[in-house]
Amino acid sequence: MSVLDEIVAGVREDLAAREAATPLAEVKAAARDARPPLDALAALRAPGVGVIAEVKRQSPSRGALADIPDPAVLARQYADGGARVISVLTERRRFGGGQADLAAVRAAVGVPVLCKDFVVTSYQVHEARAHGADVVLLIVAALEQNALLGLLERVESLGMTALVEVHTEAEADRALSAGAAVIGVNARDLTTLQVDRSTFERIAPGLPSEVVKVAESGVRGPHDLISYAAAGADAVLVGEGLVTAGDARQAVADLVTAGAHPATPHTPR
Ligand SMILES: O=C(O)c1ccccc1NCC(=O)[C@H](O)[C@H](O)COP(=O)(O)O
Repeated sequence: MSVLDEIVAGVREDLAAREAATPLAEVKAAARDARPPLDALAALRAPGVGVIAEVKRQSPSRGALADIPDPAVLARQYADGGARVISVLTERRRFGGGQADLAAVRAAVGVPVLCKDFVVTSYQVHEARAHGADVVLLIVAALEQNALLGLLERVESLGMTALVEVHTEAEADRALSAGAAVIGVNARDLTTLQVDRSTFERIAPGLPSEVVKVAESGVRGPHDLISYAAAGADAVLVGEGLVTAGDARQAVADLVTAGAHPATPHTPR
């Protein structure tokens, strides 16, 4: 069983328990009552290379990364540093997150918030909205095409933005044919968990200019953002490099500064 399959199996088990405790109708009602979503697409389309800063406690590849007793505190530091979007890893078993983290971050900051999870059912989309998400991650490798289409439509019907994650050219084609407006190329191979930043350089040039391109994983400092910018990134998604920084606000601010004037400007394709 691949790491992704293992994670998704755990997510489905956890989901069954949550669905038993809180029926879909209740979650839908909470989603309807939640504060309207913020326009993440506009935030990501602003000039310069945006920073999506991630609340990440642990991961399958690295184990424990950071003790984050209050994700709201960290999220405020990210927002103060100039993050355009805050990503919250809500998967419980392998990443140590939860929907409560999402709600805490949503209440603490005024920038869009991304629910970063392994979303396989529309229940999770409503749940993310109910907890204040403005953006929802959809991982192409975890979804059949019909499921991807259905979930993308559901995310957009609730006024949110989908960040559609790909690892290969074939997955990028599937994301485009589903109508994704924001595509994340994740440099972390889901089989080996190795990070290869050249994955973005390989896939991004094949994406249309109007698609927002997010480079995910492997940013350890401004130099990595600058390389991704040169390869056409509109935004970078950064977890480990920020949660392990001594000063999270400053670490984000350094990336934001690099993203405002990347040394090698990227030309639209
Ligand atoms: O981080 C992992 O080990 C991981 C393993 C399996 C699936 C997903 C995984 N990470 C999720 C992410 O996409 C990253 O948290 C995100 O891109 C930030 O990456 P990084 O800056 O390298 O922490």
